Amino acid sequence: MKLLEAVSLNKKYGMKRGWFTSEARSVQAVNDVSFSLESGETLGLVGESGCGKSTLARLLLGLEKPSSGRVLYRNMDYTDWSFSEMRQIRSRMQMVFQNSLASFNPLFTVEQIIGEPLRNYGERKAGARRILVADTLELVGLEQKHIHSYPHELSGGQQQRVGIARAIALRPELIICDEPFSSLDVTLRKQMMDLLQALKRELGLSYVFITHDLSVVNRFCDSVAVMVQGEIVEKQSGEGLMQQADHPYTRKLLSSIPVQDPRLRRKDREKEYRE
Ligand SMILES: Nc1ncnc2c1ncn2[C@@H]1O[C@H](COP(=O)(O)OP(=O)(O)OP(=O)(O)O)[C@@H](O)[C@H]1O
Repeated sequence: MKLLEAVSLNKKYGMKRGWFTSEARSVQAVNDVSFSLESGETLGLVGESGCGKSTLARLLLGLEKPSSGRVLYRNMDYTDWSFSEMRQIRSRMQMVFQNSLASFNPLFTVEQIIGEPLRNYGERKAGARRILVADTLELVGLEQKHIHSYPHELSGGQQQRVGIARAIALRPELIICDEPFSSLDVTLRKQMMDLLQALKRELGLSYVFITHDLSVVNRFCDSVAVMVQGEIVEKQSGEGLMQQADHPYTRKLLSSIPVQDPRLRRKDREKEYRE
């Protein structure tokens, strides 16, 4: 079953004349992007800074309208839906941000942050909300004592866990993660990826996982799409990409992944020297 579909999506931003530019310009942030995501699938979207990943995420979430093209959720075309019409699917489609702390209300406790989407989408009884928040906290591996903490009192890893908890509070079907762990160190990043995998199994989630780091996605994603200047230039399985990347940009990305095994590292250096 197709959960999400993008059909020939385009997004062009007009840039007005400024102090340092004499002509009005436009930027084609997303260029003829098409893909579909099956229920239960994890799609990685990889590309360097400025290639249009976050713009594509905003189009998929209905936070911005495309210049042309369509977006469909379970075959429902929501491209032209208003903000209030989007409520029908917003509870099923949630987002985890790169910097969760910046997306939290600093005056809210963890309980209020995780409880906010529940309150907005219909769980009016405070008691029932408290139980759901406690369950969700446990699912993301946070202790119950953190329920009354404020975001600034938590570590970076704990803040990202609260961000994930907020995203899963409504038990959505799809989560769009925009560089969710790029500010964390390698060990924490690994723990978070494991957490997302466990949640996928437990809650039957699907993910669109946006990153600039190809090494993050090759084990985690069922398929990986590589974006260059707004366009998807290559899409295949994570493993397929590691073995046989077709596009030169993907090969460049792959060559920048550090090789752990020293024998393979030496082989790589020898190959580079011969070339
Ligand atoms: N609101 C906007 N108005 C004008 N141009 C924009 C706007 N949002 C994004 N852009 C431009 O669109 C292009 C793609 O930006 P986007 O933020 O989607 O890239 P990205 O791949 O997510 O980058 P990063 O990884 O650095 O966040 C960039 O050239 C950016 O300057």
